[in-house]
Amino acid sequence: MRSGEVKRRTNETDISVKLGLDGAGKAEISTGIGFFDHMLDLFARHSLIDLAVTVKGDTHIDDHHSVEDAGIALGEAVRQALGDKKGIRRYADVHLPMDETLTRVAIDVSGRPFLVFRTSFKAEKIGTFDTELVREFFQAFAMNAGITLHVETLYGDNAHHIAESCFKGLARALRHALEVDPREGGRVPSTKGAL
Ligand SMILES: O=P(O)(O)OC[C@@H](O)[C@@H](O)c1cnc[nH]1
Repeated sequence: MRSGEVKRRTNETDISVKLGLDGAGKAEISTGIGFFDHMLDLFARHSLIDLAVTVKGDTHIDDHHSVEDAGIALGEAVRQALGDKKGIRRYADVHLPMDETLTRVAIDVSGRPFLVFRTSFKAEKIGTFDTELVREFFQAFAMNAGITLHVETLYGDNAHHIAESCFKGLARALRHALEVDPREGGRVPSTKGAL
């Protein structure tokens, strides 16, 4: 099992992430933020990554540090679990429908972190969750996982559906991009021989 474990402690957050890339999507999530727990739960389920995440953060201020730092730690754990990336599929893309919403997610496990995020929300909050934190999570995750990540919501209205389509789309694209492809024969999927 390709696994990763990251512990991140600052003056703002205390985070533990443990994951297995070749799992069944088992999730043990506790961030202190209800909607974010829901997003990480479905991220695990749809990526088939076994995921345990605990976040203790300074939510008396707001949820920003908790969500961003969770993205940093999760990205770091994925990069750790990937190791030399030998045999992986590398590229994947998905159109993820959720009711009236359609979001496209495309991934390149490139080692060159980059985020294109073309999703906007009419609502500022989903429950108590600030919708602007979806982008913060994706930015932190992409930068620390070392992936090129493109997210665009082609159309949608409901903020819950839009956010959920982004997290599910990331999960489904990762599931495919990180899978070991037997046709790669254990090689690094790059003509330069390294990623
Ligand atoms: O995996 P499903 O799409 O069947 O469940 C959606 C689920 O996340 C539920 O919380 C939801 C339904 N509409 C918005 N959210």
